[in-house]
Amino acid sequence: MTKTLKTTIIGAGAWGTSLCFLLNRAGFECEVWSRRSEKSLAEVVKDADVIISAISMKGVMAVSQQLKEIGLKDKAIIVTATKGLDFETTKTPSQIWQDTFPNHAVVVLSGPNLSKEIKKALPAATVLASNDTEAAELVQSMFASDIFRVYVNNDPIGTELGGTLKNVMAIASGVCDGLNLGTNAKAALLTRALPEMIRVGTHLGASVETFFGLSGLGDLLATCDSPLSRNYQVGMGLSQGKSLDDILENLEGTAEGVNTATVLIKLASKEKIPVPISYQVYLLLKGKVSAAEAVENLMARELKEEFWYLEF
Ligand SMILES: NC(=O)C1=CN([C@@H]2O[C@H](COP(=O)(O)OP(=O)(O)OC[C@H]3O[C@@H](n4cnc5c(N)ncnc54)[C@H](OP(=O)(O)O)[C@@H]3O)[C@@H](O)[C@H]2O)C=CC1
Ligand SMILES: O=C(CO)COP(=O)(O)O
Repeated sequence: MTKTLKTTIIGAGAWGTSLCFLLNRAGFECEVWSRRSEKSLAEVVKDADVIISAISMKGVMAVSQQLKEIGLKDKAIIVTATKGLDFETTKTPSQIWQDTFPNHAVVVLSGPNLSKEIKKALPAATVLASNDTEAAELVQSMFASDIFRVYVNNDPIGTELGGTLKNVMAIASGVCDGLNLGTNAKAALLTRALPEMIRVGTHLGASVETFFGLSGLGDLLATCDSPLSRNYQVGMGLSQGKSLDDILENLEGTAEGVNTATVLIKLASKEKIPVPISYQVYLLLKGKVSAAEAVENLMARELKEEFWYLEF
C-alpha cells in the first residue's frame, strides 16, 4: 500500500485536525485547510488524490461549489465526515458531494468518534461507506491503525444519517441527564430513539441494519452518554434554563443537532414520518416548550405497540 497518496483535509476544526492526527498515526501525511489558511483552496486540492471534508454543514454547499469551479484531479476520492442536513435542500453531505461530482467516488466516514478521545489516542472504531467499494477500502487502509479500527459498508446514506440523526437525540439525552430523570428514562429514550432514526433513514433509502452498527447505535450510545458531546451539552444547558443563544456562544465548536432538528422536522412533516422525540427537541430549541414540558409531552403520547415501526 503506497503511503504517497496526496491527501487534503478541508476544515481545521476539532474533527478535521483529529482526522489528520489519525492519518499521521497510520503513516500518511496530509494537509489541513481552512478559510484562515494562507494557501488558497485551489492550491491545496490541486493534485490531491483524496479530499476529506470535515467542515460544518453550513459550509458544505458553498465549498462543494467552489471546488466544482476549481476542478479536482481525475479519480480523486471525496471523503465526507460532516454530520448534518442542508438547510435549504434537506440533502445529506454525501448527496451534495455526489451531485456536485457525479464522476468521483464519494465515501462517508462516520462512527462513535468524539474528537477529544481520538486526540488522546484512545482506541475507537468507525465506518467508511460508499457505493464504490474499492474507494472505501482504499480509505479504510489509510485510516486503519493501532488506535483506529475501520469497517466498510455499502450504505453511505444510512451511515451518515446515523451520525446526523443521533445529534438531535444527544440534545434530548443532555436534557434527560440535566433534569436527573434517571437510568430508566435514559434507557427508554435511547431505545426509542433508534427506531425513530430507522424510520427516517429507511424512508430516505437507508438499510435498517446500518442503524444497528457503529454509525447508528454505536454513535447514539457514544454521543448520548458523553459530556464531551457538544450536542449533549446543548441539551444539558437547556435543561438548566439557559437560552440557546447563550449556550451556543459558550460552546466549543459546532453542535449540528440544532440545525438538524429544524431540517428534520421540515422533512418529517412533509413526508409524514413520525419523529416524536426529535419534535420535542425542536420545540424546546425554538423556545415553544420547557424541558420539563417536553418530557411531559413524550410521556402523554397515545399508547401503541412496541414494534409498529417495523411495518414502515
Ligand atoms: N468533533 C467531533 O467529535 C466530530 C465532529 N464531526 C462532524 O464534523 C463536522 C465539523 O465538526 P467540528 O470540527 O467538531 O466543528 P468545529 O466547529 O470545530 O469546526 C468547523 C470547521 O468547519 C469550517 N466551516 C464552517 N463553516 C464553513 C463555511 N461556511 N465554509 C468553509 N468552512 C466552514 C470551519 O472553518 P473556519 O475554521 O474557517 O471557521 C472549521 O474548520 C460537523 O459536522 C460535526 O458533526 C464528526 C465526528 C466527530
Ligand atoms: O459526532 C460526534 C461523535 O461521534 C461528536 O458529537 P458532538 O458533535 O455532539 O460533539
